[in-house]
Amino acid sequence: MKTWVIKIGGAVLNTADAAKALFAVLASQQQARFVIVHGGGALIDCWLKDAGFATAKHQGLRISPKEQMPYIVGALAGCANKQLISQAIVAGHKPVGTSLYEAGVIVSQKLKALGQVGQCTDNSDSILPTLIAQQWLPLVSSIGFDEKGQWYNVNADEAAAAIAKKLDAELIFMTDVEAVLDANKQPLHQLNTQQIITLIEDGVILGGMEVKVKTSLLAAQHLRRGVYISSWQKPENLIALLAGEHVGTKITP
Ligand SMILES: Nc1ncnc2c1ncn2[C@@H]1O[C@H](COP(=O)(O)OP(=O)(O)O)[C@@H](O)[C@H]1O
Ligand SMILES: CC(=O)N[C@@H](CCC(=O)OP(=O)(O)O)C(=O)O
Repeated sequence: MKTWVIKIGGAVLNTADAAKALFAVLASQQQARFVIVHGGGALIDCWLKDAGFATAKHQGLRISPKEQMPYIVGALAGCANKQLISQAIVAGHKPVGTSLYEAGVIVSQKLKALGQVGQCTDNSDSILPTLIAQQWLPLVSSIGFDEKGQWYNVNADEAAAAIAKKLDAELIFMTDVEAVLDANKQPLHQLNTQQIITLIEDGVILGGMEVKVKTSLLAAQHLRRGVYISSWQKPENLIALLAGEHVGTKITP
């Protein structure tokens, strides 16, 4: 049975019932297993602002000082994760919330200057195969831990790619745009290494999309298959992707 890792951008939480509609699609698919990895960048922005913190990003990654981590963890592994659990229950699933640690991905510090930003490194034992075999729907937040138990904020796209590698699964990124767009805002149906380099150099792909595209490319190379970027705004896109149709942007190795 095929396993799919589906990453859902955190902006989904700002649209009522959008996640529920995606979960309903998954509930109708009996011949596949799913792991959801979710973001929550917009919610973290709100929580940090309410707590009086300034926040900044470096190449799409949030600089995460230690003193901000309780708010980041609370927003991502707490509030965002549990809001999605609610919507998954309503759609008929048996969801279970985890962090990267339980999913079997150990994290280390990416760069001192970024504080507690983590990168996915070693794999360890994962609870995911057991959970999906028992028809649980894992909802994984991108909070991770190292072997000393320190917590880290991992970009959710990188988290999803690490889990897809671990499970040798299909990988789909559901974001808030229908596809990667070219300089004229037209959807790009397929992207390879050279096109990606050029579009980033030209400033056409930037911010969160730069992280997503680079992460997709590394994942596609490792998995030796295409990785898709599509929109959570249209649940029918997910139905088509699961049926093997080409929707959004396909990143090829
Ligand atoms: N070339 C591009 N094509 C599409 N979106 C782009 C592009 N460059 C930058 N973006 C931005 O990237 C955003 C998606 O990345 P991000 O906000 O990190 O999504 P998510 O939260 O789903 O991971 C889009 O909403 C858009 O503002
Ligand atoms: C290190 C880093 O940047 N972490 C991200 C984690 C959340 C995320 O990736 O959320 P989206 O998928 O909604 O963008 C952040 O703090 O925003």
